[in-house]
Amino acid sequence: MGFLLPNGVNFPVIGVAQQANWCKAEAQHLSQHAELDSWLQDPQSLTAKLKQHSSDFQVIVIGQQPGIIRADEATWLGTHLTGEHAIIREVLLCCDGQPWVFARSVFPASAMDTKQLQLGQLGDKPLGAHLFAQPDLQRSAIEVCCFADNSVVSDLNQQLGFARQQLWGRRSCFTAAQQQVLVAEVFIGASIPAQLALSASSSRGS
Ligand SMILES: C=C(O[C@@H]1C=C(C(=O)O)C=C[C@H]1O)C(=O)O
Repeated sequence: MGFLLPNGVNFPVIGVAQQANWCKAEAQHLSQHAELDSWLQDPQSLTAKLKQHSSDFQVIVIGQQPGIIRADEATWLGTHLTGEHAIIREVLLCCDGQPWVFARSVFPASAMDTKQLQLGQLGDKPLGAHLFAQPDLQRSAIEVCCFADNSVVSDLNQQLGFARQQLWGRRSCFTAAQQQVLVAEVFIGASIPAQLALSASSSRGS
């Protein structure tokens, strides 16, 4: 039995207005927790990693359609796209029926027509399976962001039945077949990084 998306989770989860402070994940202490840092900085496919941590991996698509991209996203995909429509895909990645990751991927509409990437046929197949199969795949440096417990991502976490808490995410830009796909992944719910973040913030009393 997989995870069922509760009513009230509307697309897009992240709008153009929400604040998010993404910063480069240099080799520094990010979250003050070594294991959480290693999840944030792991260059392998997150799909592949989650499959290693579960016997039943599932992608639940919250939505994939044209939408207005954020200015901080347009800095990766081209500032001419600021305020313009691009394709937005938001999903939950679930392990053994529990949500582990909220992911928001953004790419220009032109990427939908690129046959090598088949982004229009993704459905509930993981984007990573398509990207990491590309022979010319390149990945940018990873950025990280700590979402406050009053962020829309923490709202989502609570809607999914988990704590209102600080959550950590990572973001990188994939380039393949002359197209760019910006992928942001926030560790939520039952994920090891979310549990580590919860225990760290409760031990700080914050
Ligand atoms: C980029 C990857 O693809 C994963 C799958 C996603 C999807 O299906 O939308 C989104 C984010 C990723 O965690 C990956 O596996 O690393």
